[in-house]
Amino acid sequence: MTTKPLVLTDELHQYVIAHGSSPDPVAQDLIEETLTLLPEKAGMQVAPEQAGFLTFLARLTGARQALEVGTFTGMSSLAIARGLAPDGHLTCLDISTEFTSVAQRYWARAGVADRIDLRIGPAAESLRALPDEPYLDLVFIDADKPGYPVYWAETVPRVRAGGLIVVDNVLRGGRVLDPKAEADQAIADFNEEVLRDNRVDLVMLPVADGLTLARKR
Ligand SMILES: C[S@@+](CC[C@H](N)C(=O)[O-])C[C@H]1O[C@@H](n2cnc3c(N)ncnc32)[C@H](O)[C@@H]1O
Repeated sequence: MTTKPLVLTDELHQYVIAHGSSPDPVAQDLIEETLTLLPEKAGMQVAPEQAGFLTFLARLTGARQALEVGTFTGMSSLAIARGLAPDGHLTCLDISTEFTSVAQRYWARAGVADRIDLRIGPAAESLRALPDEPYLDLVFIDADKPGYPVYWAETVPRVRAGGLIVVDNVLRGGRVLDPKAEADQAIADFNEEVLRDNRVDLVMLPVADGLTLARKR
């Protein structure tokens, strides 16, 4: 019995994707177009197994009201939108019209555009403009790393009891162990802060670059 995660070789990673998270043709085209249009930024996109996991979580929680902080070209939002209840709604926050114009095309192609509301601007401001009540079922945080504490602070009170917050890149490629860059230090500090937050129960999972799942008490 092994007690720590396997090191994922490329071959094993492909096996994981093939056995539960294979992108459909729309998501596959989105992966390829992002790589072609934005080769240096394509690594920001969630991995296929994370996309599969987000769809699964949206279904598992029966999410009707979801929020994403950091949309980029739309991989994670597409995944969340596809897992929403039929009358579900996803609010997407991003600062870039360039990136999200790609997302909008793929939402339309996947037939989920009518359930997504995109708000362009600094996420902290967009968050403060959201209803001031605990109405959210599912939140995915994946924008600029120094912004995470503010996104957390603005999000937690807006999540209903039993609702879920999913936070990406909490391992920073392992650099949280010895953070030198500002973004790595920000995440290391964030991880300590949320661990002490008694409004949530949480678990950190070594999925892709690390995911924290927090359930509001
Ligand atoms: C890691 S990417 C998101 C990837 C996306 N979840 C996906 O799966 O494709 C981070 C995104 O955060 C956005 N961003 C950066 N700073 C921001 C800010 N202050 N407010 C809102 N969005 C911001 C960037 O434009 C970028 O699209």
